[in-house]
Amino acid sequence: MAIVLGSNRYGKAETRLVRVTRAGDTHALIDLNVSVALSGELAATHLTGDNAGVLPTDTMKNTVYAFAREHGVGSPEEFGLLLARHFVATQPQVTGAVVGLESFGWERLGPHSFRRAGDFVRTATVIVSPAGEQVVSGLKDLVLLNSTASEFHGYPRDRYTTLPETTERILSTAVDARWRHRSTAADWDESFEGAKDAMVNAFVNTYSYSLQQTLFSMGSRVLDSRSEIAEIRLALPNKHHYLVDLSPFELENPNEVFIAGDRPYGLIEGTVTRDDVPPAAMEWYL
Ligand SMILES: O=c1[nH]c(=O)c2[nH]c(=O)[nH]c2[nH]1
Repeated sequence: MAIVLGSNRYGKAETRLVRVTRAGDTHALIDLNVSVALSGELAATHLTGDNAGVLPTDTMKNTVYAFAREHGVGSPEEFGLLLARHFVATQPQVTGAVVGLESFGWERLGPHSFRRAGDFVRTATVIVSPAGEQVVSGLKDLVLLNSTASEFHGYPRDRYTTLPETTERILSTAVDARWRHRSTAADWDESFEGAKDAMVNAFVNTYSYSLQQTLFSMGSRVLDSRSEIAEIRLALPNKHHYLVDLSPFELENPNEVFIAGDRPYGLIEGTVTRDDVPPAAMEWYL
């Protein structure tokens, strides 16, 4: 029996970068959380402490800030590609780079004033590896709610089942979605807005018999309307809303007063894909 080093990577996680672009009196703001993970011929440092191939994570952080100044930032996908390609191109022992980005939105209040837009976080993951390059866009924490047009019934019952069947309930979720692009060139901002709008429209317009059905509807609407997207993965927590029993107070509750549940929550996860795209060349659900 031998003990061997398995897969490994390392990098600087969560470098927070704010970039102000000053075009005269009108400023623009980009606010990112950037994580870099490099892999390659990095066994020596683990086995003997030989750091000859270990570009310091401190350097990765510095590169993020220096690139923001030298190249500007643009979309998260573009900035991620720039960084990932740089590390693989300039460090011979590095064969793979994953750059994960979270982009926080700011709404304009004036030429140089902004208000943090708190409703969702845009994400991007760029992977450069021996198998090729992959761009994954996404969003998380987009909270949606339909106050009707949702039913849940027809499920199996066993001795532990207490859930009443319903033809009228609240359906709410916090969308966590990631989608794989066919290519590494796209109008990333336009593509993101289109994918987000498609998901939201599908949520609004689907009469739902299960959150699973809504998930497939959201995913297929994205693929229907965005030819540049190959595949989408969704994780949808079911943010349960429980009807409050007001009968002790001799009050009816015709679906008006709810407890917003916190945990536990149902978690519905699924991939919606096309039957004519090649499978991803590398794992991207990182
Ligand atoms: O849309 C739903 N899907 C489920 O799988 C499920 N399970 C559950 O208890 N409530 C719900 N709702």
